[in-house]
Amino acid sequence: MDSEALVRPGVGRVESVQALLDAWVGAGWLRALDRSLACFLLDEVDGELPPLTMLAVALVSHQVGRGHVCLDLSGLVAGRADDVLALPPEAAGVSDGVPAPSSVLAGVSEADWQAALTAVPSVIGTGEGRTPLVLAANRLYLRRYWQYEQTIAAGIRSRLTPVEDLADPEGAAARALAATLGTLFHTPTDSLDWQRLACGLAARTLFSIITGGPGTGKTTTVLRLLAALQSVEQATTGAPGLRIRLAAPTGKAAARLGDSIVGKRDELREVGLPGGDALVDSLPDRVTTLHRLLGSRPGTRQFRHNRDHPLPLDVLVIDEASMVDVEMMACVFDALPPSARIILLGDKDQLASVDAGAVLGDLCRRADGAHYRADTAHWLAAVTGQAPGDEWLDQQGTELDQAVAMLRVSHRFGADSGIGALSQAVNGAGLDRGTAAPFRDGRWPDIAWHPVNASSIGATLSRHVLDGSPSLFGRPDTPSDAAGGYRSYLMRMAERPSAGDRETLDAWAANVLSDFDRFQVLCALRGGRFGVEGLNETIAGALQRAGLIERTHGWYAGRPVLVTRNDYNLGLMNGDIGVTLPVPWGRPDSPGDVLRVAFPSGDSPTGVRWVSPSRLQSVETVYAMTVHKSQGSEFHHTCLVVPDRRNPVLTRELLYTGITRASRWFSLMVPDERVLLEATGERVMRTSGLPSLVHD
Ligand SMILES: Nc1ncnc2c1ncn2[C@@H]1O[C@H](COP(=O)(O)OP(=O)(O)OP(=O)(O)O)[C@@H](O)[C@H]1O
Repeated sequence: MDSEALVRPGVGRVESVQALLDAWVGAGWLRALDRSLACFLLDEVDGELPPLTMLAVALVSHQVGRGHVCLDLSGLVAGRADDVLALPPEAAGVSDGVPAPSSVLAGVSEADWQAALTAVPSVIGTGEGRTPLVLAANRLYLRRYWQYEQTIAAGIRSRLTPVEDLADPEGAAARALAATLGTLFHTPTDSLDWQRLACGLAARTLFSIITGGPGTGKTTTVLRLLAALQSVEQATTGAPGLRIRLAAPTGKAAARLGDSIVGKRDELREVGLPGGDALVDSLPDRVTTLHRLLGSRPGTRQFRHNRDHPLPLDVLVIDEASMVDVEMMACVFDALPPSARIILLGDKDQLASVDAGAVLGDLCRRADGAHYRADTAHWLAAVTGQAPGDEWLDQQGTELDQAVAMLRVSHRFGADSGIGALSQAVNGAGLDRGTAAPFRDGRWPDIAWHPVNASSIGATLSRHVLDGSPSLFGRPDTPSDAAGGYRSYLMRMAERPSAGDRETLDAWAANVLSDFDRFQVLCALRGGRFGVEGLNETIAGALQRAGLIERTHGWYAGRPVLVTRNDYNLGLMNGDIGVTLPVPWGRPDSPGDVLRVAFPSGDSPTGVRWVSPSRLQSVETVYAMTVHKSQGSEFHHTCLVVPDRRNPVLTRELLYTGITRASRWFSLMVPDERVLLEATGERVMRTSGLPSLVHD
């Protein structure tokens, strides 16, 4: 089929599109779902759909399946269609006789698209209404996704006007804010403290974002911000009575924030805040998942909390916001009371959410340059004592720019940190052979670079996963087993205490879980030798040969598992990790050990909960996990296995996210250095209308 058949009237045109979609689905280029949607809409209008419109329906569905929120029509002209649609997909490759989109669409102009997409107003509308699709400028949406963006944009825009009580720097509320920030921060007047500035910015409007790389102090800052907000509340109402909730997209991320918050709350007690212990006590010490916060209802996309039944809170903080997809973010805004404040925390440079959208990235596109206006800068100087320099000022700055703070100093990775240097290099200009050399040649004490090939990866990884190859790291001050590996949690498992009471076993399991958390192999892909499946097999084999586990398949003592789907009955969330352990809880008729999976649990006083393997429906072995799944987690030692050939998922964001999961040691298995270097130049671009909706 050619473009003539798409845009010129003629017999059999729609049938040609159907044949084309059949061919694309048959070749594995599109999902059957994409074709079905187009055919369904064709039936709905009794076949009266222009062929180009029918094709567009299948393509927008395809794009949503790839994480885009909409189809950008301007990308389909000028021969760019193959790149924009990623067709043929690298995994499927070119198929004989299956035409590429660029050849099919060669003669189709933007005007042709516009004409076709406005021809059937019952199918494609331009805004509110009931049409299944929406055309906004040159973006085509499935209505659901258009609505998500509208809900988010409206929720943000309605919260960007500075809070009235704080507008006058001399007012009681602003003075209380200034006094608390003065107690919390002791910044020398000649240096700019981005954390202090972030507290001021985020207090000023009901919507704000605090973004920054690993260890830049996002959690530290938000806790201080919450203390400052409570002190303002106290100054205006007489009590620190704000109802504050902390949430994160996964159980793992929620648990991590929870651990961090508890220590930081105690630090605040030492500071001598104006409101004393009562003010610290008013800050939350528990973190929930977004699903639990909103009240998920099994079997439906709807939550218990929505605009008709809003969340009972005044302030909501969402950590790891880069993982939140456009649908979940829309549900959050839908359930937020109009007067409630929302603060997003996250690293804008990390991988976007698994499902469609890149909400945090979209909202932070201008964060590097700050773009604060003079009125913002004056207010900040008066209330926080921090005046952003001229390089951060821009009179054209948008309302949203005034609500975004970026923390720019890492307190975790100092100048001597290879992990910090590597993540910055990958995230900045990318790597070439020259700039990669210091990391490859062992000049950084916390980085080990293993050149491997298809035949040596098995042996190298098998050695590495036992103890983490401490001799390859050049840190003089670390004990020899510090780099860690999977041996340590399995040895701990083998040392089960003889006392069989529940408390002792829980404490033992908690130690096994925390040892398991120290080391993690990450990879980019699922299938193949360099993907989760192949690596899990290699690693399990190595552990079995070392006598650390008895079997490599089925359920066995020591098997670590990752939950891959939320299970509300069991209270387990996608991303939760447990370890299978032998416990002496056999029934009277068959005494002895049975296997139970121990999961970390914030709800249990011992921090552990046990689940029978037979109840776990959606789990997989997790010696290796994808970088996507590792978001929101952090490990002492992370080992990233790079695939041996290029793949669209291998991007700068993926590498950056993988590297920054490591807090002390990072090792890299590199089968082909060119693949790694090229990946640092590949960016994830997700099409969405959110930036223009919130910045205009
Ligand atoms: N201004 C500061 N001065 C010194 N140390 C700091 C400062 N801010 C934060 N830290 C320390 O840096 C470490 C990281 O801080 P924090 O956990 O707040 O960062 P984060 O950005 O939330 O980290 P993550 O990447 O884990 O999300 C902590 O040990 C914290 O105590």
